[in-house]
Amino acid sequence: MDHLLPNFKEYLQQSYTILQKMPAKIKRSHLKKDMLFVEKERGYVGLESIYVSAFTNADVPPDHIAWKSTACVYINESGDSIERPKTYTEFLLIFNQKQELLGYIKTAELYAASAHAFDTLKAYFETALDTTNSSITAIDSNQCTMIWTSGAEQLFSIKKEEIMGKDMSEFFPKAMLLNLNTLQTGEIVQNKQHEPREDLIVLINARPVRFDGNIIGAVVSETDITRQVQLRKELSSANETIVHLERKMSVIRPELHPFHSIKGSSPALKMTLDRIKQIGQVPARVLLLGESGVGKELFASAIHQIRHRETQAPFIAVNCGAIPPTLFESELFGYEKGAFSGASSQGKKGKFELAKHGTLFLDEVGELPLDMQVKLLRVLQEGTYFPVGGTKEKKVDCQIIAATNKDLNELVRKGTFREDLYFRLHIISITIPPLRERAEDIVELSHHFLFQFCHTYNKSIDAIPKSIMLKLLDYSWPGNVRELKNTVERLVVFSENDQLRIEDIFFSGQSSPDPHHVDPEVKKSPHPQRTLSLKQALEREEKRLIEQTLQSCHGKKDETADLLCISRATLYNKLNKYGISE
Ligand SMILES: Nc1ncnc2c1ncn2[C@@H]1O[C@H](COP(=O)(O)OP(=O)(O)OP(=O)(O)O)[C@@H](O)[C@H]1O
Repeated sequence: MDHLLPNFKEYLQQSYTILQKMPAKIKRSHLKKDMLFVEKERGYVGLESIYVSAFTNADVPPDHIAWKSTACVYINESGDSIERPKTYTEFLLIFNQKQELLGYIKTAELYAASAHAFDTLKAYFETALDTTNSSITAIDSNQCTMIWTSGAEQLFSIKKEEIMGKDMSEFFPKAMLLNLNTLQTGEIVQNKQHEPREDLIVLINARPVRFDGNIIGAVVSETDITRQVQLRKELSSANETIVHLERKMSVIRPELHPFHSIKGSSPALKMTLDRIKQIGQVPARVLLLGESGVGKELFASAIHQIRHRETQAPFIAVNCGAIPPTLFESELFGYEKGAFSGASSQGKKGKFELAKHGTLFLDEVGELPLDMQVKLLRVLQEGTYFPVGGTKEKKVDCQIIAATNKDLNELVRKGTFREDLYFRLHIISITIPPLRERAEDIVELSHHFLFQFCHTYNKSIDAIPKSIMLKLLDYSWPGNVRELKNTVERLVVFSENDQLRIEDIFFSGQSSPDPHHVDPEVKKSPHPQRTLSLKQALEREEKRLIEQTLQSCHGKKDETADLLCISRATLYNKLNKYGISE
């Protein structure tokens, strides 16, 4: 404000010097508390102004004073209190916050100065509005247009002179007028993405104009971000190409990127990666230990990539806990044609065969039932096996990396894991540290997943708000990186207007903060994540919303599209897609 009113401020400052000429008695002694009229919040920063009428030979009638006083004191030139004289000049006295008199202003001069200050401010205000490319519009309490910038003229192709002073709802459907809603509800809108036309995407901010405790209008600014959205799409497709090329590259030259998918730079992770690099140099059998979700499969794949840098050798992962006992042998060793009823007539290669010249990754090895442990042990000892129904012995020609989140020592002690198999697998072991022991990685990992899921769900979220990041950093992550990944995915899916929302964070062991976010059918399922994908859940919600809105609009498509802030064409597409009858 100070900067916008340079002349007025200067004027006020000049007025202080006049103080010397004031009658001495006007200072403090005449200004009893009940006579003072303190004008606060008039915009004189740091000053309180006190009005008093003082006698001189003057010409300003009392009715025309700038600010009405509740009490006046009339004094003569000597500063003595007198009855109201016929003519007098009015002054506004200026005090600082310590109630020390600083100066005075003749109210007549103040008029001119205020008008000048107002014009100055108006000139700045109008220039500022015309300088921005955004559209800025405002309505008063009667919905009449008060502000319509050149940005608005361009965006909506309506000239200022056509719309100024007119009811804005004559020009736009009411449902599309965000300022009307803000005028009525006082709602503040921040960075909301909106698509008023098929070819136009804008970012909207809206605020009510408050004065004397009432809402007297609303201001809306709209920035055309169509180009940015287009660029983001182009960037996203460029990223896709990069990811694709990276993948190709890692096949052709795996040694260039063995760790590219392992994110994080904590000392604990670096130490683990250093050990992985060492192990990658030798073909020894490896046992990866660590809690569930720490990334054991990623590390196994990195070891494989280092070891097979020159070739495109296969990396075959087997989840030992998920193979039904009856299929264990046929899955691992394969079978010959006609080996058993129901078997493919062609026969089938087992995982050992598929991993030939590469790596067989035995995940969850601690879950293997004892009888299968015996079969696995025999293969590891002898280095050969027979496919089911086959008579020709096959040689194990792959490297083995096993992993478990169980304490194998403890299982051996309990007798549920064979000691001899344990020693066969446990040549070299590495323990991947849990995420809580490398909290430094949370920031990098969460941004990595944010980027990944924005790409998957076509969202444009640049950052994780500080409040959310603090929550992520504060949590102990029993489900490790997998849980963090799921948490970020959830935040991205339920983000609104490309903003992550703190209320969408919920950690394992907590129930969802908002029951609407979890589909009841998903809740019923013992494996919720497998029953309904997030995409399906979102589509279901979209369908429900369209049906509901259509019903409340008595089937009127125009109104429905307006209420949902989508075009009629988009609405028809969606009605078609979801088979909603019209
Ligand atoms: N450092 C990391 N950088 C990027 N992604 C990671 C990292 N660590 C783990 N992940 C991701 O977290 C998820 C879980 O990892 P992974 O399946 O390798 O864990 P795990 O230790 O094998 O778990 P389990 O013991 O339950 O099989 C995967 O989606 C993986 O890509």
